[in-house]
Amino acid sequence: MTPAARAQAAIGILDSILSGAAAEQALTGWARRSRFAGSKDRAAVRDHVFDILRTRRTCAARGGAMTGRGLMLGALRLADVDPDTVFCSAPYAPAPLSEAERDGGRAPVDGAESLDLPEWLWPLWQDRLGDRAEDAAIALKKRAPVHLRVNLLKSDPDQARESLLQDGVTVQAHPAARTALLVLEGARRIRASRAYMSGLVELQDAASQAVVEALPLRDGMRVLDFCAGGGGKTLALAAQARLELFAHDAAPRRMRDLPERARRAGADVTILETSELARTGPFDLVLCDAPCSGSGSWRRAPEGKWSLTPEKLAGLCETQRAILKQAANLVSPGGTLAYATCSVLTDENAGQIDLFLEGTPGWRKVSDVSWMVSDGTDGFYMAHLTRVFTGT
Ligand SMILES: C[S@@+](CC[C@H](N)C(=O)[O-])C[C@H]1O[C@@H](n2cnc3c(N)ncnc32)[C@H](O)[C@@H]1O
Repeated sequence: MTPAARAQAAIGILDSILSGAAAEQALTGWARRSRFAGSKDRAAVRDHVFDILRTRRTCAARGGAMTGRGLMLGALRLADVDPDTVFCSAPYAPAPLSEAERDGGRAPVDGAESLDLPEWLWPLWQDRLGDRAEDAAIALKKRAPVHLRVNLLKSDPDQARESLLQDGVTVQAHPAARTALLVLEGARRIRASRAYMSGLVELQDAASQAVVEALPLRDGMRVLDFCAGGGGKTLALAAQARLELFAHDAAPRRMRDLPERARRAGADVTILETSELARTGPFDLVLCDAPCSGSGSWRRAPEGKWSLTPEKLAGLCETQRAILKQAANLVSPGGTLAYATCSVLTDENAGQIDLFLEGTPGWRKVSDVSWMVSDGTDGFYMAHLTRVFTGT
């Protein structure tokens, strides 16, 4: 595909997303209908779509319209590419610009628009993040770096780095966690690399790794990953110590790939249904990687930034409160309840912990820590709470 044909494909996909389609589904649907597109074409179209979603308001302002064409036009103007080289009469290219399109477009207004946040969120964002509000919003406009986790059950950082290098993937250690590697070159070769296929490394943001590394884990502990999802943190837990490890999720289908991923990683994990939790507990440590706005990971999933509403945020906070309450009942006396989100909003983080401690006697906070998206990882929060030993 020519660059212009890739742009036209991205315009169609953006139009579907603006009409309500999920980005991944719109991309997959296009790829299925476009057998002629090679892997480089698919990657380039995907990059267009996600780059534009991260900076949607700026692109719309520059391009003069919140449409696929407007967004692409704005993105080209933003990147200092002459739009007439893309919107032209070549086969499969977007149709040439109209006079109105040529004359349209403006600089984004300072504040929510130029920072690419929804208008309603910006005051709340400033209130919660204070002097870090602008840096965090700016960081979310850029592509996320690619991080790998070295699976200590099968490898060590030096061996993993060497193996990746042989397959054209260059990495360097990331300071957030001892297992974390930052990919410098060859990100598109990772999935075909021997290190990835044989389970020496997993794709995982460095802050997610740091969350697990900070847990007070010892050999022999019974540990429950209460919101396991695809199992990213479950597998990281398995590599930290010899644990009796359990995974649970309210939506069990989200864990469907976990048995195969665990096998590849050499990890031993027992999956629990909700009905099995009480009789299998209590656990020495329960990790709640709670569902959240994802505001710390909007670089990877920029759609979330535009679909969040005050009502959805309130609903998420309610779910988080319910999860903390439910998970707390599964922790043994003297044990640890670890609560984490990939959000940078205090409502979902320290605010939840304060509410929990106010309403639940017998618990105290041991520590809490935040990772900021402007510091080179996803934005994350984690608190460790302990159940005060009552002697009963
Ligand atoms: C942030 S994701 C977990 C990501 C996962 N830990 C990982 O590292 O890949 C949150 C998960 O919580 C699950 N969830 C939502 N409500 C829940 C509840 N009440 N109890 C347990 N899990 C819940 C969701 O299905 C979702 O998979």
